[in-house]
Amino acid sequence: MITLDHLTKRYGATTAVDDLTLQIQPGRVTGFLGPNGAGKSTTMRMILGLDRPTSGTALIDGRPYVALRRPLREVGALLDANAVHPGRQLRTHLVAMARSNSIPVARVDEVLERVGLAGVARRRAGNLSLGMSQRLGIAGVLLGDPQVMLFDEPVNGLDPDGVMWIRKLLRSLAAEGRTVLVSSHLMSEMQQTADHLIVMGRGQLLADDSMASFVAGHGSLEEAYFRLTAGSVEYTGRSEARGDRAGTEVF
Ligand SMILES: Nc1ncnc2c1ncn2[C@@H]1O[C@H](COP(=O)(O)OP(=O)(O)OP(=O)(O)O)[C@@H](O)[C@H]1O
Repeated sequence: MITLDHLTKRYGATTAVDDLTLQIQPGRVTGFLGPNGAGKSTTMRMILGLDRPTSGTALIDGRPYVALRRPLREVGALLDANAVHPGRQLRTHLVAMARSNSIPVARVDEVLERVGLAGVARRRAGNLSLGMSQRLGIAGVLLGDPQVMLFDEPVNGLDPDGVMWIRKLLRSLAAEGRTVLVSSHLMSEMQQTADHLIVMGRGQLLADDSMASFVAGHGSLEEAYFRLTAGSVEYTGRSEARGDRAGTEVF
């Protein structure tokens, strides 16, 4: 379980995450939604100890990330699929990750198989398609067999087969009792994947609700989402849109 308690992050005058208090429960896929700049990535980065909260706490099964001795065994994360040295072979990259967390090297071949990259294990990371890079990132998430998993836009660049594959993977990981948090801007995909939703807008919590309850009374998740976030969109292509917050950019 992930527990956020009054979690806040400010960058100068920008409040990226504003007093977020919630729990992300195991055993279900929790979709993490919000317009560009809503604070989703910043929240994930604080959960993973990559950003320090201005105030409040983010705990993984009761402990901050920095207190985890072998973090890959407790929490896996896919934040940026391209954050791998381009000259490294896939297998070498995963072996280094495994060694750093006392994970048996045999596990590397298991996860390469599971994500469909066993046949290209010796290829260099710089020579991968975006979809293959996403799969490599997912292999890294699975490597330590953690109970908590975070995925930031995992379907980016995946073809339709890949999209369906990740939908099934996320659902099976949740069915195994894991905590699965996944951000995406693809509403129809999210509607088919997530059981529960957390929606942010301008750093604040807008909704923490089951998919069924969130969508009830609307035609679709997309419709319910647009209705909720209409006042929270920071970046828009419509010239008549107006920002009502200092520092808001409109173009
Ligand atoms: N390192 C930083 N320095 C200054 N401002 C930042 C930094 N990181 C994020 N921000 C600001 O914090 C706010 C939240 O950004 P964040 O990337 O968390 O949003 P997001 O919901 O993940 O957006 P997206 O959907 O576009 O990925 C934005 O206004 C962003 O410009």
